Amino acid sequence: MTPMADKVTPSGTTPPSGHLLASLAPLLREWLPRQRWFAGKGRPVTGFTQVAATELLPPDGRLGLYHLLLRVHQPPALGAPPHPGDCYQLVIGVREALPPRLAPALIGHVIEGPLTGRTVYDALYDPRPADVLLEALRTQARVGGLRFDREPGQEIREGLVARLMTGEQSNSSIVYGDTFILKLLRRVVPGVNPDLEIPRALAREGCARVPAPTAWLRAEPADEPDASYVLAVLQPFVSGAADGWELALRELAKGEDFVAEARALGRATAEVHTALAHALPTVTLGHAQLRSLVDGMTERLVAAVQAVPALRPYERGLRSAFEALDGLAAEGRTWTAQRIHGDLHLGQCLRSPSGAWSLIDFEGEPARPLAERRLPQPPVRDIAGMLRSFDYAARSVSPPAPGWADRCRAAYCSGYAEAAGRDPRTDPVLLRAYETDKAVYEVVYEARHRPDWLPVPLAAVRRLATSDPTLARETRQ
Ligand SMILES: Nc1ncnc2c1ncn2[C@@H]1O[C@H](COP(=O)(O)OP(=O)(O)O)[C@@H](O)[C@H]1O
Ligand SMILES: O=P(O)(O)O[C@H]1O[C@H](CO)[C@@H](O[C@H]2O[C@H](CO)[C@@H](O)[C@H](O)[C@H]2O)[C@H](O)[C@H]1O
Repeated sequence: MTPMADKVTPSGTTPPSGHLLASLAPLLREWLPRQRWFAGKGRPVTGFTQVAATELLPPDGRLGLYHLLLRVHQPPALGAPPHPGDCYQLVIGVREALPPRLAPALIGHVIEGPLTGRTVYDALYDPRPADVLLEALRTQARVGGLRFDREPGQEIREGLVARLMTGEQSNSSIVYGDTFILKLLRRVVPGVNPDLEIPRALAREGCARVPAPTAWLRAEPADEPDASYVLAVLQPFVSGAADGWELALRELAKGEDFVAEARALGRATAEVHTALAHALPTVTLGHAQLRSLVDGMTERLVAAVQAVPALRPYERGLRSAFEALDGLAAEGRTWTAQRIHGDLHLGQCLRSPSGAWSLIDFEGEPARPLAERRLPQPPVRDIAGMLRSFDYAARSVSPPAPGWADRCRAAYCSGYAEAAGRDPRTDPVLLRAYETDKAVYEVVYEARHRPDWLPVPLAAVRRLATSDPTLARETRQ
């Protein structure tokens, strides 16, 4: 294995506050907003505060390496309250010059401060720094405020070759030799992160539908004595897997149905929900709790209408979906809530070459506060996410495939009912409210990240704003 490992453990000095920033700030101001994972797009970056900086390799050799947690200051989004700024995780490489293979990783050439004359880059693109991270996890290193931990009894083999995954992601992932995948969270908040908490709980429960975490990285910054940030999770890589989104598009392109896979996905979702209901606490939602969920949906709708004015004509109709749910609760209906996936869609489902489905990415909707993402929720929220995803797939081909989404949605609900013993379509008011909440989220997400996709959730908004809840039964086979 790389000799870098020897260098990781004794290093970890904290550069004086502001030392690195003097060199990096002018470059990061330009570079950060161009990153797919940067959540504050569309608002200028006005400054930075260093939350933690850890030297992994000193910059005096061929390669220097820093781990940074940086709070990025920006004016608040339209209608949002003032905010101290999001905290981002960066792993910064420092070289005299960047070899051509690392050109896509370039952050810039430093012209100020202590690193003047050096080239800085996103080190996750570089296999050598990626080795440093894996070796630190393997050896359970303590580096400054960084804590590299491994699940007891889990081994990490040496000599695995690292490659950064390319593609649309909210975070950044490195694959090691087709054996492990390390997901580095980009926007981080202190507290228990469901992307580690839930897969660990499922592993303890013996649920094989979710890859079990092998190791993870946390930060306990010296300046924030009570704060612990989950920064990265290492888990087994499902080699040769295709995600549900790719598979669905492939079948659509061939003019084929996706009904059998949709049914299998429904079963997989139900198995994960059943295991989670055993592994972590459940609660009963009466009118007061339901009211607070409905209030949350309504507040998100109001904020979404402000952020995306194209929603305004539908606001009244969308609200009616939430009011109908509140009405049922007022009549005395109760629901069981439990921990769920929180952002389930076809891209979060992996099919192994043997045909088995796994669910990944339990972080929840990245834009929601952590405390909210960890609350027990009605499991129908995940189901609504998947139903939306079949609709997305069918609308992403031209011309849209008539009936394709409806057949998948029905098969998914049937598969879920077979494994869970309850059919989500028997509660159409709840399902419509959650589908509406999801479609509103998607409108904001697309407006911020992929404006060309906005018509897809807007089409659902039009349908949901005008549909009678009982029509949700149309998805029944
Ligand atoms: N255990 C795994 N095995 C194989 N591929 C994986 C695994 N976990 C994630 N991936 C791949 O990495 C991609 C991004 O992972 P994900 O957890 O969804 O990150 P993000 O939150 O950044 O979107 C997935 O779409 C999938 O292609
Ligand atoms: O991948 P993430 O977990 O970060 O989720 C975010 O990005 C998703 C898109 O990549 C987004 O999902 C939406 O688009 C999908 C097709 O690309 C579709 O299958 C989903 O149904 C739709 O919600 C997701 O909402 C967002 O949180």
